[in-house]
Amino acid sequence: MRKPIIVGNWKMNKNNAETKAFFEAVDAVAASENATYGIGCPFTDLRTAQDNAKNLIVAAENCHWEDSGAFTGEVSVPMLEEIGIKYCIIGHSERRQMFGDTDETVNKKAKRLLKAGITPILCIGETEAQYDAGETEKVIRDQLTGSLADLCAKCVGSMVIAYEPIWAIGTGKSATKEDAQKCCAIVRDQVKVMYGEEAAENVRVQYGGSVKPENIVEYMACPDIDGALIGGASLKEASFIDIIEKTK
Ligand SMILES: O=C[C@H](O)COP(=O)(O)O
Repeated sequence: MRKPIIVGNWKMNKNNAETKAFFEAVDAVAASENATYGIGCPFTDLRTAQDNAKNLIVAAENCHWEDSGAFTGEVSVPMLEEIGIKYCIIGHSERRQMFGDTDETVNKKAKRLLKAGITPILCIGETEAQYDAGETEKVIRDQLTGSLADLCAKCVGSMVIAYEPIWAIGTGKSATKEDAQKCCAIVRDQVKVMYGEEAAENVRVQYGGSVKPENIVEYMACPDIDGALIGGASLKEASFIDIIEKTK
């Protein structure tokens, strides 16, 4: 039985004072036996978030695969481990499109995180042009083939995979629940093809792209959607609380 997981992704938003205020307002509401709630935040906010989180899980938004060295501006997995981080978003489309992340580097990040016992939240999803060209399934399968290469089945079963169609991110143009379900089922099937039935049964698949209080319930009712990765609607305390209360 998969436990739902709903994670906010703040991207490059919020300072320390705002992080503290958010966690003070939201953390108690996030206490739940039935689902896991969390926030992905900028590196500079991670410690403040950890210090103010009893119920919310805290996720980094990226990491490097090497442990240390001449990688200006990067943060390693041992650095995240040291402050108790248990989840890390990797391969977000904004990183793939603007900062050169590829399936190959995302795969290296996944390997290093899993070695440290940190759960990767692996993001994949097609562009609008690929959607229009009917290439969505191929893109999903190809990205997973590269990003999940050479891992162990148990590791993959422990991961979270966020299917985020790029055309739905920050646009208000969310996927229909039928399309989101279909694509999350493809994600699960590709995990089955690569790592077998048990990994596919255990891996948690999120939908992301203009998720908000008004549509979260319909996504969560879909059999292959185990949660959501939420950008804009995770920035305001009231809307994230609303999402938690509708899914607890
Ligand atoms: O990681 C989150 C996604 O990029 C979705 O962002 P959004 O909810 O603002 O569309």
